[in-house]
Amino acid sequence: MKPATVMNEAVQPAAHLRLVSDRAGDASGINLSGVSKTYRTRDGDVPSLRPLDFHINDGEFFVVVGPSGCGKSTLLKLISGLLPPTTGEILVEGEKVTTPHGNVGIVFQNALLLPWRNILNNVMLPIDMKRLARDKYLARAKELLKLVGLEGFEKKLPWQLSGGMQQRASICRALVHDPKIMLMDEPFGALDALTRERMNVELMRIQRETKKTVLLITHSIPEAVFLADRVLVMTERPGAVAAIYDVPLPRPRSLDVMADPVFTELVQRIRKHFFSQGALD
Ligand SMILES: Nc1ncnc2c1ncn2[C@@H]1O[C@H](COP(=O)(O)OP(=O)(O)OP(=O)(O)O)[C@@H](O)[C@H]1O
Repeated sequence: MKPATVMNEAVQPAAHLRLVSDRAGDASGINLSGVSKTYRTRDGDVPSLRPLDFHINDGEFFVVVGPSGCGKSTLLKLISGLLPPTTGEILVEGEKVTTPHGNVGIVFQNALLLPWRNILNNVMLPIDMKRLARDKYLARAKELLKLVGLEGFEKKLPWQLSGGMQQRASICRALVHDPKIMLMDEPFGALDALTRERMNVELMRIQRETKKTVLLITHSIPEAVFLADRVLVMTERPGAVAAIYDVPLPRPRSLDVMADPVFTELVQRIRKHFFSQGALD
């Protein structure tokens, strides 16, 4: 087992905020080896990610934080197969990612629900697009809506729901085809602070109940520490792994955990990575 990369010696974590090792070679979860990305544009090359090597365990809640433009969304697009890497290899559940695949569900910052489809039919969208048997998935869609507290809203149109409710529906849409992995790009960035906290608690519950592997991107360090089993801190563009922190806080977690000294110390520790790069959240 090799230690995670630490780019910045000045921010070595304290002993109990240990860097945890990768589990490269494990066929379950997500494995990246030597994965980099350079966008080729008419104005020249834009190196966005330096070679990345890390492993996300099956069932893990893995959160990525990093400065704006460091390549976080690019990383997510590579893992989902929407973009090819320039170098390296990504394995999802032991399978090399070469094209968009059914192993992931994606949640974006905005719910992106289709305004003319009711909530149930928005959740069913991936099933319709993949031309899967509707009747096989309808019960699951309703079950998911119940899980996120949207029972009774199936026939409503998106505009009849609050932003937080719409985002919950988009989480159901990402889960309806039962992917092993949920990729979330700033999923609550557009919500007010109180709703965002509630959604974080809710998301942890959903992850516990569905046992999904989650890779979530956020600009908020407290949100990252609150949610994660491990937090990956990225450097400025082209993004590299600055450090990976274990979050040794027991689960289930409530918002009270934010007053725990382990929580505050870890937030401070991670924030130090960004002191020289400007504010992050
Ligand atoms: N299609 C593209 N063509 C050229 N450059 C791109 C393209 N997409 C992204 N980039 C560049 O790659 C870098 C990383 O972009 P990316 O969106 O992955 O960063 P990010 O960390 O998600 O940013 P933010 O936190 O602001 O959302 C940026 O400099 C961006 O301008």
